[in-house]
Amino acid sequence: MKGLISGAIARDARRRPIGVFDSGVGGLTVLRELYRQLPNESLLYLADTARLPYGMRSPAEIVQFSREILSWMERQGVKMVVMACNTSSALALDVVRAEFDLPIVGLILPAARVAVDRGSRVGVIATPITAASDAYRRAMVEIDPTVQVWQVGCPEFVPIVEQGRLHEPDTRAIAQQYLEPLLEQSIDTLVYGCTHYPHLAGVIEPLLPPGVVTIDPAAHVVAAATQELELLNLKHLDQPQPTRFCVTGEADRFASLATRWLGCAPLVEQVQLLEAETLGDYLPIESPLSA
Ligand SMILES: N[C@@H](CCC(=O)O)C(=O)O
Repeated sequence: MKGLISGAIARDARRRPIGVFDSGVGGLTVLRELYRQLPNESLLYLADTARLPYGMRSPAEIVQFSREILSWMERQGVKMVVMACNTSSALALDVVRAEFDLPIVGLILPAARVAVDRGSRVGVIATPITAASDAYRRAMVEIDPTVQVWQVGCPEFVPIVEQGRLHEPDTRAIAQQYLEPLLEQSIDTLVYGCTHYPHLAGVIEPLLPPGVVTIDPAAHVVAAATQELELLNLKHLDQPQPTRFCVTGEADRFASLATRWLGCAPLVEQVQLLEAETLGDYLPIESPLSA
């Protein structure tokens, strides 16, 4: 009898969704890889659009946002959380891992492993706060002390992606300006250190000299998540539920932007991250992009 009950509990645990979060549409680059590598998993995607861009926040705010998101994910019954946001992975992963009883997978280490494997002069483009945290350089040097790493903060890229300005003429000039200090160092590898940036690959890649390899961490974070699911015996093997898309900002705005990358219009719910009783202490922070 006991065996039957624990078998049912394990089946139920495997059926639960994987929570995936980012500040906006950047995490869709990770979602796309989850569909490709883990087609049987049900997914819950949260975009904290009311508070983006994360890259201009303070480290303390990023930690607080991650805590709020993890608590909300826990209440939704997820079995694992994939941080589809480098900024949260760089600033908050260790804190939330210590505070929550959930497997949490971050982007930096899986991407750093691949970067040192592929190159010896590595450029990282990231949000200003991720670049300032030095998380990518520290992770790579720990694996291979001989690797050389240059990190550049690119404050304009997330607003460009979130406002759908990918093909405007100054986008190329802005990209060129961000890449210049890296190209001056003759990098052989470029890491997209923000999940929004692979959406700009069409602008960035033509600016790179031949031979420079680009690394999109999405494939590697999903490989790390797969390993963890297998280790914990949490991999789901039957049909998944449709993906649930949630945002903290305007649902319609996210839906129309996300359609471009998902190939169809998602059904998007607006959610409140905090429970009603804690809302009294909550000061919503306006996104500079919502004006
Ligand atoms: N997707 C982003 C967060 C971007 C932002 O809101 O600044 C990251 O990977 O860091």
